[in-house]
Amino acid sequence: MHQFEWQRAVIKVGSALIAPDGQQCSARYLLAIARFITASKEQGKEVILVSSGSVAAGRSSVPIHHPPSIAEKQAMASIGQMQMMANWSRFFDFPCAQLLLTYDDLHSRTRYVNIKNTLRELLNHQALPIVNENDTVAVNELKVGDNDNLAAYTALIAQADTLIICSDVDGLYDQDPRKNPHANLIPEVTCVDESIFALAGGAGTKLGTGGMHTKLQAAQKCTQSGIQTLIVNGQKGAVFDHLLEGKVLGTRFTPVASRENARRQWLKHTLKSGGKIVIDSGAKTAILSKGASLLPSGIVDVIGQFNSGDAVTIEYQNNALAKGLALYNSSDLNNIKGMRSCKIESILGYTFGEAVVHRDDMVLL
Ligand SMILES: Nc1ncnc2c1ncn2[C@@H]1O[C@H](COP(=O)(O)OP(=O)(O)O)[C@@H](O)[C@H]1O
Ligand SMILES: N[C@@H](CCC(=O)OP(=O)(O)O)C(=O)O
Repeated sequence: MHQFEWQRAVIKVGSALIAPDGQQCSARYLLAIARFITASKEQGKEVILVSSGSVAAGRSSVPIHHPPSIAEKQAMASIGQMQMMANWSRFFDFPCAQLLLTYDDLHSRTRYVNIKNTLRELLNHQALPIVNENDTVAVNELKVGDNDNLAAYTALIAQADTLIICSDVDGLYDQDPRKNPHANLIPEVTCVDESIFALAGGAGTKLGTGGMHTKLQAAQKCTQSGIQTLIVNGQKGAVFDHLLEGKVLGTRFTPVASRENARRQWLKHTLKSGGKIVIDSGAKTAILSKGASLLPSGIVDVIGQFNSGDAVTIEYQNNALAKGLALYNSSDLNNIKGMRSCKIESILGYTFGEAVVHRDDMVLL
């Protein structure tokens, strides 16, 4: 069996674990997951939770005898979200932070940058970010629609190395195990292709959304970006004891590219540069020799018009040295170029911290 190693994980917990039988929130399955999160954090690892269950948890507070309308589901979600957060919070001594996201938020550059910065800051402060879809504002085409894909997007934004999907089934089987009791568990998948998608059926219960299909979509997105993905049974405490010992009881999807390489390729080749930042020799040394972020004090000139979150080329004397994601738009950068970082807030009225291009978002050319 492969030794399971990780440093920053997104853990996705499905509705059937939060509110088993659709009956309010329960600690039944969450205790083992919470213990795993606490033990992992004590080992210096970083965890982001993506928790479903707001609709399932709020269901009993909106009693109806017909299939719920969208508005009724949204009412359930807004009641259940509070209960779900309170349910998680009581397991931890560190703060829990709520992030409610929609598809729009993930695809708007400025919001994407804000989500990323917030996650980074929460992890720096030892808090546990708990993400869910903002069900009350998003319908149909505005939604990610399922938390498996939302968890994959979160893993990409957070630059996690691992996605752990906790469901009510032991992993990926060669057929839906609810329909065929002779189905076999697949312990390892090296490529999520059509033949793997062909094995997936829909949700197992009326609480779940997407079933195995959306879990495979999540695994495909992540493994292509170098993020290993696990599907495990969150109803079995032993799964988490084994994970702490580096053993996976479930299905492991191995990355098809190294994380570094996938990100480098994406930054270097996929993202079009929106402009240029010209730097001085001090900044050049800091970036090339010290692995530093780019600070405003090292900027001599800003060329072109770009938004916060756009890719930019970092140049020294007409040589492109690096490419990275700008935290500030070009007009704000023009106002803070050459300044010390402590001046950013007083000049712009806001700050994302001392860097203008963070080292994590930079690739040397
Ligand atoms: N090939 C398969 N292997 C495992 N489970 C499958 C497969 N096809 C469909 N499923 C179903 O997917 C369900 C898990 O998805 P879902 O109900 O959406 O749960 P969750 O709330 O954890 O997201 C399982 O209970 C199982 O019935
Ligand atoms: N955002 C929804 C969850 C949607 C969803 O994907 O649920 P699940 O398949 O149980 O992970 C909720 O909180 O009820």
